[in-house]
Amino acid sequence: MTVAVKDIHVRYNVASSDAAAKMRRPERIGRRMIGRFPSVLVRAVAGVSLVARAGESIGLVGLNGSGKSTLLRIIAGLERPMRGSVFASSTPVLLGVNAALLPELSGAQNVHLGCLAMGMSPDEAREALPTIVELADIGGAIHLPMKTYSSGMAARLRFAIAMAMQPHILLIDEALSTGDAAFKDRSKARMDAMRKEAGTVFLVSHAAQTIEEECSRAIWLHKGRLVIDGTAEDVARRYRLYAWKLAKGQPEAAADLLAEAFGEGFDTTVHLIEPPGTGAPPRHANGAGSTTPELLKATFNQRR
Ligand SMILES: Nc1ncnc2c1ncn2[C@@H]1O[C@H](COP(=O)(O)OP(=O)(O)OP(=O)(O)O)[C@@H](O)[C@H]1O
Repeated sequence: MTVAVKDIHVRYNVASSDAAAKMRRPERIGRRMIGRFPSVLVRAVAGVSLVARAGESIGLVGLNGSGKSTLLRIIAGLERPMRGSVFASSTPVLLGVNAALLPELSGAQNVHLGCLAMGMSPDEAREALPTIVELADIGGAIHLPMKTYSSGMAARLRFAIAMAMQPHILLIDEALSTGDAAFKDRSKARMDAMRKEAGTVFLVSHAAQTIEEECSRAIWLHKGRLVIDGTAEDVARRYRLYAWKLAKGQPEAAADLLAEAFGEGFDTTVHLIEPPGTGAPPRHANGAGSTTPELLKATFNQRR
């Protein structure tokens, strides 16, 4: 097993102009004076548990705002959950559309920075450059500022930088969606090779077809809850039909499909077994965000 996610909850308090508008004027003014603006509670992830195994490619689908990106950030250890734990067998690498590259710098300079940010030494970063440039395959553009890149060129470079770390757990947040057909083939081949070497890929996509083509398993999230965890084919088929009903203006039919999927899903319970003699907390235990990426043993049950 490569990743165990145990009962994750994430909530955000978000300032709301609507909540402000519904308040009486004196209260609104009072709150503004003390800098406490009216807010609403958003449940981004509500009690998600899952276990990922070596060799799996797991798609995450769901409507906008269903919690897919938040869950990936939690698995990557970039954010702390309010409750719950994540355990990983090695450091997950998150490849997102917003990966922090600097638009004024050239592609090559960004490769260097990206490698350093992922923990390579300056020498290792210099050594990695030719391999990254070859995988990105963007020709002479590697010496031009990144602000001049098309979204597909930037996606190629980000993917190549992430793969340079030879991750065993790769988290991809829509970052490949802008690539052309050749890039999609190349990136799929690299991800397949990675999975064969006992790696795991998580892939967020709005396109059910991408999930079917690229993943062996899929998870549907809705308002932060896990609706169903199953084969990519089954989950993509159900989600596609649901989204189609919504798009056709048939919310009742869509709600029935959602309820049916909730009803047929499995409940995953993760039990964590502390290895003897290790007092140190694992990587994301209880959201502690410590930096040792060791795995605690986890067992899991799935109940209807
Ligand atoms: N940093 C944040 N601060 C406040 N609210 C947030 C933050 N990040 C996410 N949210 C809220 O959490 C919920 C889940 O967002 P998230 O980005 O995880 O969804 P998503 O499924 O990835 O959406 P999309 O498909 O649109 O990318 C949304 O309601 C969003 O508004």
